[in-house]
Amino acid sequence: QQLVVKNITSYNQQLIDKLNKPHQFWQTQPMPNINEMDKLLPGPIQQGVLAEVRKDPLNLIDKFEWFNVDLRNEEQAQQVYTLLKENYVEDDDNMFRFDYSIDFLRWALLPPGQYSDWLIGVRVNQKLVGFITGIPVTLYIENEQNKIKMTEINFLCVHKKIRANRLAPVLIKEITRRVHIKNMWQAVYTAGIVVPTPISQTRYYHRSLNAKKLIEVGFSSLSARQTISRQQKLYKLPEEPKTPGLRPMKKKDVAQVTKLLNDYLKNFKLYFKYSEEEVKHWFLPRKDVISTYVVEKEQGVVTDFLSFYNLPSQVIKNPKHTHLRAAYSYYNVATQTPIVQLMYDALILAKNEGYDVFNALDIMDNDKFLKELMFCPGDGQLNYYLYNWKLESNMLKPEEIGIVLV
Ligand SMILES: CNCCCN(C)c1ncc(F)c(N2CC(C(=O)NCc3cnc4ccccn34)C2)n1
Repeated sequence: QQLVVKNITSYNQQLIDKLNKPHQFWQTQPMPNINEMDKLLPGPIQQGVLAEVRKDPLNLIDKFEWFNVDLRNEEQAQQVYTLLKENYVEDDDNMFRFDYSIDFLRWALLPPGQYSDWLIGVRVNQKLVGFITGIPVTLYIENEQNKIKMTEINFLCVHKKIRANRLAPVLIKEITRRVHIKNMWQAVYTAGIVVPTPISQTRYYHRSLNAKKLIEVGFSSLSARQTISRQQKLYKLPEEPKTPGLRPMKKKDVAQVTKLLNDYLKNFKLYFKYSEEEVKHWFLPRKDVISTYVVEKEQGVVTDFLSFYNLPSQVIKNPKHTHLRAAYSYYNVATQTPIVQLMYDALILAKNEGYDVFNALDIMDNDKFLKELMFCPGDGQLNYYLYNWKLESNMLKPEEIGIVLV
């Protein structure tokens, strides 16, 4: 009886704290907040001092221990996969949960130049209960001059059974410390939730590829006048892509794809510059992870390319389906082929690869094809964040964003 009362009291107290001081942790971080927005000068909010960075890991509560995850090790990769599969991001109605595969995680988290202590796990009795990751990136912010080496943060996850232990802020502080030790002072990340303070608020759009399944899993719903067969006709696609010379990317295309990509991305206010090594890693096709197709004209000239990544969602409770197969638009560069035609071919290719839905954010030039190709706006908002950096402009429009985080 006593214990129950104690737990309810502490839980209620946490709710009261949340209401009184929302984002308690984020108010302590170098992020622009609404009222001081105009006082801050563009650039770093806090100047980092390398000599002052704590050399040892932050303290953890009893029985919890830090653990550098080696994703190349099958057993450790399995532990990360299972933690995310069971405890990572869900939609608001808890109908779907991301099911990132091991091959996908190795693609996303083992890029060129990765640091072995930036894949951070927390274990209790050898069981993984917490995770957070960083990868090194060079981000261009608002112009060619602001070329900042920083970290891209992702996969923050705490096991459902040990939430409200304030472990997430400790994971964030620890990876911040390990980034500071490398003399890097900024970070970029995205999240479906709003915490202080987004630099851009983007929206997901969805293009149905398998209307019947989307209705069966509850991703789409039928209004009174709609029927499944009418939906299937509406979203029907040709068997084969239209663009002549469209084919899967190969190693020999790396130099041309690198040029096309870097020239395209400099149009935006937030973008990465890719070496050929990085293009090999991020764009060469990997089965069930990343698909990239190039348009090759005469004499082997590549004029366009499209790419999408595979991120299935577990359908949490459904008698008929265990997974929703979703393709997510990655980077698409159209210099000769009309962007609408290139993306129409992307839909056909994704449908033929077995996807149920094709997702895209309203970033880059995506709004040029979203409506025409019958994408529908989703309920999912994706917020972009920059840690310890004040922009010249308070917010960026989605079409000014040139980076996709998986
Ligand atoms: C760096 N990491 C950010 C990317 C993680 N990504 C892909 C993500 N972050 C927040 C979202 F809001 C979101 N959405 C895709 C849209 C969608 O499909 N919504 C229905 C749905 C199906 N499955 C799931 C699983 C979780 C959440 C919503 N789900 C909304 N995607």
